[in-house]
Amino acid sequence: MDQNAKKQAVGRAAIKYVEPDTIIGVGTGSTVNYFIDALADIKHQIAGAVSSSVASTERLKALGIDVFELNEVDSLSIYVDGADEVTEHKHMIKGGGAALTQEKIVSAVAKTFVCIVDNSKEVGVLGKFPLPVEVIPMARSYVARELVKLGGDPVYRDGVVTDNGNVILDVHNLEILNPVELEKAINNIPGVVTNGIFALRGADIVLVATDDGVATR
Ligand SMILES: O=C(CO)[C@H](O)[C@H](O)COP(=O)(O)O
Repeated sequence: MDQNAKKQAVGRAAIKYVEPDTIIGVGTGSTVNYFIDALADIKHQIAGAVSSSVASTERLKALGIDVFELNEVDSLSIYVDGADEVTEHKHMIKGGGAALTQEKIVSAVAKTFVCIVDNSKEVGVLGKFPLPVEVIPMARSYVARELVKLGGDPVYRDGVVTDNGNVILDVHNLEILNPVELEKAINNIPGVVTNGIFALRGADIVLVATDDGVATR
């Protein structure tokens, strides 16, 4: 099975976690796009969605699904999103699509985080995928120097402006042995908006598409 077929399979598999008559959180990326497409088939059974990006909002609306602002809702039953890397502890690196800040906020509100990936994303230790860090533009050079002190090699993602008007530094060559501590340490650098380690609040359920079908971790 090729990677796109796996993404489609796992996107569809997440539908069974959607609770009727609730508002659900929706992430960003090519895997989630398959989830959104499958969601369209049951759109009359849900109360609507909160999205983590302009791109997902547009896709949801185009399929006739109501999209709410996060400030309009008190709770989300689930949050469904992809990841760039995920470990057996359900810690993740996210933000390949530059939507990490909204993803962290929307997932924090949800009762259950369902992570959907193909098996190429499963790793023993996080860090091979460059860690995205969203930074206030004026703090870019300072934050980069601080990230070097933490052992990484930050690279400015040229030409990318996040939905919040900020920039992204992708931190290479990190071996993230303690994701919770590194997530906190990077978030403590003035000028950092969010970093792409999702360990303080990891996933609750990880669905992994393999050649043999979709496994639940
Ligand atoms: O964190 C993300 C976007 O910010 C995505 O979930 C992550 O990059 C995975 O994307 P894809 O499903 O396209 O492989």
